[in-house]
Amino acid sequence: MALNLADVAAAARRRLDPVHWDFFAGGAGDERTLRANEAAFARRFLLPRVLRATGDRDLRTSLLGSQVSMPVLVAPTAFHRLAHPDGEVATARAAAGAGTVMVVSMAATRPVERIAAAGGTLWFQLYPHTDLEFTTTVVRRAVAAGCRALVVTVDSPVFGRRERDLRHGFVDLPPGMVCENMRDADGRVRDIEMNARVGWELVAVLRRLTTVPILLKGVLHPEDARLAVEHGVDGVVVSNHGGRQLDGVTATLDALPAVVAAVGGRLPVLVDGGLRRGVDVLVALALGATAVLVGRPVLWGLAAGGAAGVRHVLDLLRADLDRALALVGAARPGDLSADLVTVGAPA
Ligand SMILES: Cc1cc2nc3c(=O)[nH]c(=O)nc-3n(C[C@H](O)[C@H](O)[C@H](O)COP(=O)(O)O)c2cc1C
Ligand SMILES: O=C(O)C(=O)c1ccccc1
Repeated sequence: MALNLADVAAAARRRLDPVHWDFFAGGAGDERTLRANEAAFARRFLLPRVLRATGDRDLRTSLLGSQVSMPVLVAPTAFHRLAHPDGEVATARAAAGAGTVMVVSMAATRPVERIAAAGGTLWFQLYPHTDLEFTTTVVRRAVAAGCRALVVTVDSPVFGRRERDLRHGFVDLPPGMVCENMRDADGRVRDIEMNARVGWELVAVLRRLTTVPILLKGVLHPEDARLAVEHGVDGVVVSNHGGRQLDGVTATLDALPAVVAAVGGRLPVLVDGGLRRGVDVLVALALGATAVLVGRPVLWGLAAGGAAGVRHVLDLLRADLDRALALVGAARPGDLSADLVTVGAPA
């Protein structure tokens, strides 16, 4: 049995086609940012409080109208059928069982209606396409299927350069797999488009399309966090796309405090990138995140054991976070504060 997420990753690696392992595991350029995300957590140490009589911990969190059993969500990741034949349906079943939100990628390989049939709370991730009519079709479909928020990825005006994929010549899904939610009004499957022409007017455009909460994913600069508040978005996700877009971008944990300060409590601030332990979740929450998302660990669980594998990953993180909370003297995520975190040399 896998004792931690590194064990799950090792099991996934044994099962996956090396080309697909590299697609999931890899990052842009020299992968400095990919490594920096995890390294940033390794530099943080804790200064626990004692005799806090926490009793049983309560990990429940409310996020933009969605209730979660813990502040750990499933990040949107492409192509789950490369990891397991059930694809996103298995991931959704696990997220539902664990009582958390799955953010369905626009590049999902199962139809959002079938993913929704798994029963849990879904949010939908959107790459803002230049074709507004197409964007409208996709958003309406996702919301009709039951998705409760829109997570708009804003760190991808162009595709990052992923050299592992270039070396393998991995460019497209195998025959029989498509991005099922990329169908236009005529039923044709469109390609995912990266849009370098879109600006802040996007927020108002999306607001007119839907009433569900809108989050911007990929905010790192505090000035953009301020602009996000000004434009009336409902939440931001501090993310560098798991180091897959611009190599050399700061670790997300290092960007988090300034974004939290800029937002000043006006919106929930989520963060993803490099979280592999409950303590990592605790550190992110202590530095001001409302919740975190995990990307690759979910894919490793899916490859290693389908829905049960993903569930195991989420359960490991929950147990680990619960224990860490008790050991720093916090009864609930809201009791955490930045004074519990110090910076030191990585162990
Ligand atoms: C294989 C893979 C595919 C991804 N696909 C998407 C995507 O379709 N849309 C998106 O907004 N982010 C995508 N991401 C980024 C994740 O949402 C998330 O930001 C990142 O994986 C978090 O870092 P972690 O993997 O270290 O947890 C992808 C990441 C990976 C690893
Ligand atoms: O966003 C990604 O990281 C990603 O890998 C991807 C791949 C194909 C389509 C959309 C996203």
